[in-house]
Amino acid sequence: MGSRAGGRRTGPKCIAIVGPFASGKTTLLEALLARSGAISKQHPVASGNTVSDHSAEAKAHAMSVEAVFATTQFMGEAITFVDCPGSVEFAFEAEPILAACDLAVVVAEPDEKKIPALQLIMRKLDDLGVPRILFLNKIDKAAAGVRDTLKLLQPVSRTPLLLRQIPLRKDGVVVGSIDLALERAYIYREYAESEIADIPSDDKARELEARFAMLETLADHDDQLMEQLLEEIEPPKDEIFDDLAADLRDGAVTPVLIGSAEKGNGALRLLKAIRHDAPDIEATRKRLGISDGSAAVVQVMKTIHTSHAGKLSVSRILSGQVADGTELWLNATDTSKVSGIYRLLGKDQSKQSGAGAGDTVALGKLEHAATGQTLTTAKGGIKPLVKLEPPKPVYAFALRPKERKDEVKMSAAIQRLAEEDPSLTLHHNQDSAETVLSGHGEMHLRVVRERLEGRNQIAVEGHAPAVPYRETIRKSVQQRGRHKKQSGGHGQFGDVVIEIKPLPRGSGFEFTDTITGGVVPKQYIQSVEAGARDFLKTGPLGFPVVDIAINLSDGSFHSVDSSDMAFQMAAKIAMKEGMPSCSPVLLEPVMKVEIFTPSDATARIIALVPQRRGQILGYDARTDWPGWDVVEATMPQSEIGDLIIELRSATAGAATYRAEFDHMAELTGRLADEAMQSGGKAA
Ligand SMILES: Nc1nc2c(ncn2[C@@H]2O[C@H](COP(=O)(O)OP(=O)(O)OP(=O)(O)O)[C@@H](O)[C@H]2O)c(=O)[nH]1
Repeated sequence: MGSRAGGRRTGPKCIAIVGPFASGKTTLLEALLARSGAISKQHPVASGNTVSDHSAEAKAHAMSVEAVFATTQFMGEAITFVDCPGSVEFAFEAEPILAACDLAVVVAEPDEKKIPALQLIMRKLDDLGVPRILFLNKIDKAAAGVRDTLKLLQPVSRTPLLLRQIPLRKDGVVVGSIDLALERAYIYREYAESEIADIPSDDKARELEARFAMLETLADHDDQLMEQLLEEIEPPKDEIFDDLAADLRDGAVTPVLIGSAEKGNGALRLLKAIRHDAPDIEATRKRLGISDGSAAVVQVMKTIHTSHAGKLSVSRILSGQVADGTELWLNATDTSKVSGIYRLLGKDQSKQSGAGAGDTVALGKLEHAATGQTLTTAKGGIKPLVKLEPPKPVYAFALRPKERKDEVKMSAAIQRLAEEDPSLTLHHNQDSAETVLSGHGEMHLRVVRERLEGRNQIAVEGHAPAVPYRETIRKSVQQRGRHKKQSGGHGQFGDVVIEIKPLPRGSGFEFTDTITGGVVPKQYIQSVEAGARDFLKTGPLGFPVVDIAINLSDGSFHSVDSSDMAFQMAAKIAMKEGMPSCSPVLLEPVMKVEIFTPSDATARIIALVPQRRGQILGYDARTDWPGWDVVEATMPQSEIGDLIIELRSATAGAATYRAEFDHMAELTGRLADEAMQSGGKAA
C-alpha cells in the first residue's frame, strides 16, 4: 500500500465528522485519536472523559453541543478532525466547518429511523460540494446485511454509495471486515489494530460479488475499467485505488466503510482511506475557487472564548503562511493581528510558532473576526469565500437575570455566546420589555442558559416570550368628553364629541375631524388625536387597540382655559367612557406556517395542526426534496411556541417549519380570558 502514496506528501488535512444524532461521531473521533496515537486510550462517551465531549454542557447531556477540533498525526501527516454535533438543534455549527474542510466522514447507523436526519446532512454536503465517505457504524449491532442497509440508505445520497468493505461474520456476529479493493480480510481486535487474514473460502463468493459491484460503479467513470470488466480482465489494483481516490475527490461516489467505533474497529482502515483518498488542500482550494498565491487566505470555522487565551478564531489556512503577529485583513478597511497560534486537541491547546496551508489552528485575539469570514494578508481583503446564512429560529424564550444587578453582565455574556454561535439571535422586545433569545430548539437554548449560569456565573430565569395580543372594537359609538377644572387661577377646559368606529382588519388607526365653524380650534384638533392615540396604547382589555377610526365631530372651547393638555384629557375621557360600549374584543396574531416533513409523517403532521387551533391550507410535495412534503397552514402564534418539539418528535428530529405573520384574528372565550389575565405573558 505504501507505494500508492508514492512518497507524495499531501499536507495537513481537515476532516469533518458529521452524522445524525448519537450515530457515534464522538466515539469514532476517540477511536481515530487513539489509533493514531494522539491519546493513549479510547474512553467511552458514558465516562464523560472523551476528547470531544469536554464541556460541562456536553457532559451533562451526554451529547455534543458544539464542534470540537482535534489534530493528530497519522503516518507523518497532520489530520484535524472536527466532531460536529449531530442534533439538528446544533446543525449550524457544521456549516462554516464544512465550507473549508477537505472531506466529510458521515457516520451513519444501520437504523431506518435515522434516515431523514441523514438525508438532511447529505443534502447539505451536496449543496456545498463537499466530498464524503460514509462510515457505517455500529456494525456490531447490524441485524440486516450491509447491502440491504445500503439499499435503504441510497435514496438519501445523490451519488452512488460505493461499498468498499463487507463484514465478516462468524456465528452471526461481525468479527471483521473484508476490504474489497485490497481483497484482504481484517479480523477485529478490541481497541487494537485488526489482524490481517486471508479471505475465508466460505466468504469468497460473497466477496467477489460485492467487489464486482464496486468495480462496476467505478467503471461508470472509467472506460478502460469498463472494458476490462467486459472482457473479464482483472484490473490492476493500482488502477482501482486511483479510481477510488479520483471518484471520491470529484464527488462522483460516496465510498462506504464499515466499523464499530465503540471497540475501535474500522478506525485504522478509515485513517488509511483518508490518507490515501481524501482530497488535499489543493483540491479544496479548487473547490472554493482560489489559487495558491503567496498571500495567506484563512477561513474562520469557529469562534471560542477561553478563560486563559481569550478569543480564539479556529481557522483553516487555505493558502500561504500565518505566524504570530501576522496582520490579517478582515475586509477592505479593517485588520487584526494574530496573537498566539494553537493546535487543538479538544479543550487542550498547544502553542505553535506558525501555520501553513492545510493546517487547522486556533488564531488568538482576532478581535473583530467572525465565524465564516475569509481573512487574508492581501491588502484590502478578499471577497468572502462562503456566505453563511443561519436558518430562521424555531424556538425562543424570554430571559432575565434573577438579580437585576446582573443585567449588563448578562447582555455582554449573551453577546459573546452569540459570537460563538451565529445561529443564536437576541432581540429586545419593546412591547413586552423582554429580552428574547431565539434559536433552534429547547436543548439549544437550555445550553445557552447553562453556559450563562456555569461559565458566566449569572443566575437567569426564562419563560415563553409574550404573545403580542391586540384588541379592537366591533361596534360604533358617539361619545362626548368634557374636561373642566376650575382650581383658582388658570382653569382647564376641553370639550369634544367623537365617533369611535371599527375598521377592517389590518387598517390600524385613523383620525379625522368634521369640525365646522371652529368649534374646536385647529391647534386643539391634533391634541384630541394625541389624547386618543395615547389612550389606545392600553385599551379596556389591557392591550394596544388597533383597527379603529376616531372622528372628531363637535366640541367647544374656552378662550382662556383651553389648552393642548385639556383637549388631550377631554379626548381620553371620551375614549374611556365610549370604548366599553363598542364591544371590545381581543385579537391574536395568526401566522402562516409551512411545515417541512418527510412524507411518511405527513398524515401525522396534518393531524396535529387542528390540535393547535391551526387550519390546513393544503399540502404538496416539497420542490426538489424527494420523499418530503410541505404542509401549509395558519396557526395562532400562541400555539407555535413549542411546535418544533412536537414536529421533531413525530419525525425523528427531521421536520421543521417556517412561520410568518399573516393576520390578526378575534379571540374569545376561555383562551381570551387567560390572555387578559396574563397580559399575554407566560405564567
Ligand atoms: N454498539 C455500538 N454502540 C456504539 C458504537 N459507536 C458508538 N456507540 C454508542 O452510541 C452512543 C452515541 O455515541 P456518540 O459517540 O456519543 O455519538 P455522537 O454521534 O457523537 O452523538 P452526538 O454528537 O451527540 O449526536 C453512545 O452510547 C456510544 O457508546 C458502536 O460502534 N457500536
